[in-house]
Amino acid sequence: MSVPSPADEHVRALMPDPDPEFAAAIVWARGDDLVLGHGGVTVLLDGPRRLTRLSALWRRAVEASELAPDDRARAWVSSTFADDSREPAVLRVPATWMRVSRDVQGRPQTESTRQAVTEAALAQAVAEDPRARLLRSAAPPLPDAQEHAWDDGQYARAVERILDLLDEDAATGLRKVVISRTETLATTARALWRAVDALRSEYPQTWVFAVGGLLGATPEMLATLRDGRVGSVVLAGSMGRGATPEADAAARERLATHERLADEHRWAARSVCDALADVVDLDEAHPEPSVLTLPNVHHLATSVTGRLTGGEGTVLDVVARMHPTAAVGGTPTDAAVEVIGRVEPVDRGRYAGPVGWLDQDGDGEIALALRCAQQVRAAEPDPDLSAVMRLHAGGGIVAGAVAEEEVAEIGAKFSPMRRALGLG
Ligand SMILES: C=C(O[C@H]1C=CC=C(C(=O)O)[C@@H]1O)C(=O)O
Repeated sequence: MSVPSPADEHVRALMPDPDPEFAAAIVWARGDDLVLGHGGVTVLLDGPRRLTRLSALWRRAVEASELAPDDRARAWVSSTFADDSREPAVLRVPATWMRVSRDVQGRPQTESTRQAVTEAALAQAVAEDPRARLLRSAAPPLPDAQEHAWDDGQYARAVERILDLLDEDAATGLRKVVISRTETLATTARALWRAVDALRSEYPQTWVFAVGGLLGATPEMLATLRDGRVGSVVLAGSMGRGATPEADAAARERLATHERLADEHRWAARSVCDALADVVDLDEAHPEPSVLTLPNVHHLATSVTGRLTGGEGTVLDVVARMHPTAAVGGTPTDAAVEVIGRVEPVDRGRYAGPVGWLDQDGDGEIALALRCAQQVRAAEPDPDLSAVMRLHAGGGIVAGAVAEEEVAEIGAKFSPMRRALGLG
C-alpha cells in the first residue's frame, strides 16, 4: 500500500497552491501520517538562547491572539545548531495545515485546520525580541552555497585530528566529538517533492521533514511533550547494515556487544537524563539500550520518559535544556562544540539543530535534524538543475575509532538522501 503523498492528485487538489516553492513548504510525516503546512509567515531569529526565546515569542503570540476554545494554533521550528551560525533559526507559522492519513479501510482521509495565531499578534511578539525578524512570506531566504565540502580522504584526516585531540586532551576530559561532513548536489525542484515521497516510503520509522528548504528523514526524536508527559529517544553508536542476512545479523550483534560504542551511547543517554533531571521526573534513570534497525544503518537506542514537574514550559523549553546533546555535539558539550567550530569547514546551519512543531499549549514533537539536506542559493545557477542541495551527515568520534569505519558510516548516512534525490 503506498502512503498518501503530496504528489497524489487528491492531496494536491486540496492544497491551495499545488506547486508551492519548496522552501515555503512544511512537511512533517511519519509512515502513513502526513502533515502539510501552507502559506503564512516566517520568523527568523539568531543568537544565544534562541530556543527559549522562540518559545517565549510563540507563547506571547498565542496569548495576544486570544484564542477561542475551538481555535488551533501550530508553528514549525527549525533551529540552527550553533550560537554563532551565520544562518538564522526559522519559525514557520502556516496559514493552514492539512493532515492526511488513512482510515481503517485504507482510504485516504484529510483534515484541514486554519491557523488561529494572527499576523498582528506575531508582529507584536517579534517586536519584543531585538534579534527576531518577521517575514511576510512563507519561504525564508536560502543560504548561500559554501564551497568547502570534504572528500573521503579529507574527512578521514579530520577524524585522525580529532583522535589526536582526544589523546592530548585526556587531562581536560574531552571524550567525544561529533564531526560532520557536507556534500553539495544540484537537482531539479520537482525532485525535492519526489524525495519527500521516497523518504516516506523507504524510511517509515523516521520523521520526514521539510521546513524552510531543509529536507530530511531523521530517526532521532529529541523531545515530545503531551499533557505533561515528556519522551525522548537517544541514538548514539551506529553500524552500517550488512550486505547479506548473515553479515547483517553479525553487524547487529557486533553493535549490541561493542564496548566502545556502548560507552559512547551511555554518555549520550546520560547527558539527556542529566539535562532533564531538573524539570522532568524520569520514569527510569538509565535503561539498557536496544538496537534500532533502519534500512541503511543500525543504531543503539535508549528511550527516556517522564513527567514535566511544575512550570509551564513548552516542548522548546525542554529541548533548550538538552541541545546540543552528545549525539550531535560531544562530551563534554562546550569543549566538543569548540572543536567542531575549529575543525569543520562549513557552517552547520540548521543541520543537527532541533526541528519539529509546537501547538498553543506548548505541546509538540521536536526531532534532531539529521540525515538532511538544505536547499542553498548557487552562485551560478544551472538553468536545468534549479535546486542545489547541501547534504549533511556526521558521526561521533571517541578514542579507539577507526577512520575508514567513520568514512563508511558517513557514506551510509548520506545514502538515503542521495538516493531520494535520484543521485545515489
Ligand atoms: C550526527 C549524526 O548522527 C548521530 C545520531 C545517531 C548516531 C550517531 C553516531 O553513531 O555517531 C550520531 O551521534 C548524523 O547522522 O548526522
